[in-house]
Amino acid sequence: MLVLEDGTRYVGRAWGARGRTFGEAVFSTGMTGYQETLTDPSYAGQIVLMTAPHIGITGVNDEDPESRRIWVNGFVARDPSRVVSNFRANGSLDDQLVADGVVGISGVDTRAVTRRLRDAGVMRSGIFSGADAALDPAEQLRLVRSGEDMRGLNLSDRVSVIAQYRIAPEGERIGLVAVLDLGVKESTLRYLAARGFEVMVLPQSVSAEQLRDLDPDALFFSNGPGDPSASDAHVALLQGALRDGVPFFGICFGNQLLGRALGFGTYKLPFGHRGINQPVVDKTTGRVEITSHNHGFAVDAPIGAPTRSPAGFGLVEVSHVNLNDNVVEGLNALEIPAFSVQYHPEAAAGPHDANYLFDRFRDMVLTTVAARANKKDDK
Ligand SMILES: NC(=O)CC[C@H](N)C(=O)O
Repeated sequence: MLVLEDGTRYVGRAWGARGRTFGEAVFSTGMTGYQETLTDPSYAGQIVLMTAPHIGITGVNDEDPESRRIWVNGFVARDPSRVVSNFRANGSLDDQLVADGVVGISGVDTRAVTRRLRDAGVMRSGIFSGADAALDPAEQLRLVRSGEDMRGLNLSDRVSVIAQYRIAPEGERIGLVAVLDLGVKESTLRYLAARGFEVMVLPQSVSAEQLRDLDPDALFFSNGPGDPSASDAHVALLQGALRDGVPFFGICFGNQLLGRALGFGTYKLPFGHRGINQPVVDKTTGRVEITSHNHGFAVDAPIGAPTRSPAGFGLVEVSHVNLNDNVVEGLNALEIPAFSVQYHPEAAAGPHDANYLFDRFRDMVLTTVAARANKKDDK
C-alpha cells in the first residue's frame, strides 16, 4: 500500500524489502539512471516515484553508484523489469533494494500518483508491505501524518562524511579545493579532480577556523538533502569565506546556500524538478542546455538586471533560468569570485550539456590565484 498524507491510497505489489517506510513522496521523470538516482544523497528522506514505467532493465553495477549506498527512503515504479539485461550488470535492482533494506512498491498507477503530486504538491507518504500492509488504514494514515515534514528539515549530518579525505588531482595540479560534503555525488568529485584540483572533502560540521587553517584556493558546496532555510551554520561559514575572497562554486543545495549567503531567501516549489530533461538557459551565452535536476526548493532572487546583494557582496545576477517555469537556476556574483547552479552539471544521470561549468570554475580559480600571486609580488 502507498499512502499519501491527504489520505489517497494506492494498492500495489511489494517490491524490494518488506515492511514500512516514510518520506516525502516525489516523482522523477528520468527514463534512465535509476541507480544514480537511488544513490544520490540529495534524495535522503524521500520516497521516489519513477514516472518511466519500466525500471530495472539494466540491473545494477559497480560503476554507476553516486555514493556508498542507496539513500531514498522508498522506491515506487509501475512495472519493474523481471529480467536483467546489460553487459555491466552484476545483480538485479530488486535484490539490491532488499540488500539495502529499501521498501518499495510496484504495480501502482504511477501516472495517477504523479498527477496527484503535481496538482496538490509533494507531501508526506508511506509504503506498507508484508505484515504492515494489513495495518488498519486509519493507523497507516496516522503514521504517515506523524512523519517528518521536509520544510525546515536539516538533513546534512545524516549524509555527510564523518572524517575529511583527499582526492589527488589528475594531470597538473592547479590548486586545492575544499568540498563541503552536504551529500556530494561521486561524479562531482571526479570532475573536480579531472580539472586539476586537489580535492579535500570536508564533513558538513567543519568550523570556520578549520576551513581557514586548510587555506584552500577554492571552496565548493555540494548538492544535498533537506531545506536550505535550516542551514544557518553553513550560510555563515560561506559568508566568512566569501569575505576572505575565496573563489566559490556551488551545485544545487550549494546554490541555495550561496543565494542565502548573498542575502536572498529560498522557498519550497510545489512539486520541484527531478529528472534529466529540464531546459535551462544560460543568460551569459543565450545557450539552452538540457540538464539534470533534483530539487524541491529554489532561490528567490530577481530575474533580469543585476541587483545588489542584500548581504553586501555587491552586484549579483541570476545567470540561469528554467524555461519550463522561470525558476532561478543559477547565480553569478559580479564583484566577488562566486557562482552556482541549481541543477546538476555533473549530470549522472543525464546529458553533459552543462559540464562547461567545471571549466568556468577552474578558470575562475586560476585567475584568482594568479591575481593573489601578483599582489604578493608587488608587496
Ligand atoms: N539536489 C539537491 O542538492 C537538492 C537541494 C534541496 N534539498 C532541494 O530539495 O531543493
